[in-house]
Amino acid sequence: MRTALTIAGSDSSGGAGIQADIKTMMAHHVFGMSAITALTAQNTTGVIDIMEVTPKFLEEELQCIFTDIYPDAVKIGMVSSAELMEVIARNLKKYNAKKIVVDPVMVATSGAKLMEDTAIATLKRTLLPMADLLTPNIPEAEVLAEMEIFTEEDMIAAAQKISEAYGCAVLCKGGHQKNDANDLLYQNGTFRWFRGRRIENPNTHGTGCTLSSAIASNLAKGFSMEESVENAKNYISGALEAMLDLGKGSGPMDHAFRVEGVY
Ligand SMILES: Nc1ncnc2c1ncn2[C@@H]1O[C@H](COP(=O)(O)OP(=O)(O)OP(=O)(O)O)[C@@H](O)[C@H]1O
Ligand SMILES: Cc1ncc(CO)c(N)n1
Repeated sequence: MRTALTIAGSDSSGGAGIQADIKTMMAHHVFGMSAITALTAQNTTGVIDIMEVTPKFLEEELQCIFTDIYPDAVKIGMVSSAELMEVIARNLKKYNAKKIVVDPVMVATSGAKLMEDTAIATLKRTLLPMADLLTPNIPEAEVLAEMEIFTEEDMIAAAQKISEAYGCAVLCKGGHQKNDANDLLYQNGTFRWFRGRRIENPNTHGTGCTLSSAIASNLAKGFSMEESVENAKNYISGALEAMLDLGKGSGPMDHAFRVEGVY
C-alpha cells in the first residue's frame, strides 16, 4: 500500500487540516500519517484558539514517521511559526523526503489568521524551495508573487513568477475567482488550465486542504504531476457536488462521496 504524510494543523470540526487530509488519503486508498503542528479549536463558523506543538515535539513526530514507515509523498499545510518551519525543513532534508506538496495556508476560509506575518520570510527561505508543488489560492499567490491578481493573465504571471523563484511547479487555485473555479498549473515554463464550473455550494470549508492532500495521494500512487492535479480536481468537484450540509457556517465537504460502490 502507498503511504502519505500530512504535516499540518488539527481542525476540531473535522472538515479541514489533518482530519480532511487523512479522510482524503483514505478515500484514495493511501495509508495516511500525520505530524501535527498545532491544535485548533474551530468549527464551521470560525477559529477560536490555536495551540502550537513545541519544535521538539514536531521533530519527534517526524523522526518517528521517517524512521519507520517512509511516506511516498508529503503534504504540508498549516505551519504557523518560523520555528516550526525550520524544524520541518531540516527534517525533510535529513530524511530525504520526496514528492513534497506545500499548501501555503495563511488564512482560514472563515478569515482567521493561521500563519504569523513574521513567518512569511522564513516560509520563502525554508519550505518553498523544497516543494515539488506549491498550491496557493489567489490571496496567497498575491503575497508570494508580490502582485495583485484580477484576471487569468494575472494568474499566469503570478504562477510563473513563483515557479521561477522557488524552482517548483505551482498550482494557482481559482476558488476565490468570481465565475468558474479554474485552477492554473505552471511547471517547467509551460501552463495548463484545469477548468471546473463553480458549484453552488456554500460549504467550502477545507477545499484547499482536501485538494492538496488529494494531489499528494495521487503522487504517492505514482501518477505524474498533471495526472495528479487532474484527478484531484475531479475529486474536489465530486466532494462539493455531494452537497453535504453540516454546521451553522461554511460546512465541510463529503470526503467519502465515492468510497461506497466505486472503491
Ligand atoms: N464553489 C466551487 N465550485 C467548484 N470548485 C471549487 C469551488 N470553490 C473552490 N473550488 C475548488 O476547490 C479547490 C480549492 O480552491 P480554493 O481557491 O478555494 O482554495 P483555498 O482558498 O486554499 O481553500 P480553503 O477555503 O480551504 O482555504 C480548487 O480546486 C478550486 O477550484
Ligand atoms: C487546521 C486548519 N488548516 C487549514 C485550514 C484552512 O482551511 C483550516 N481552516 N484549519
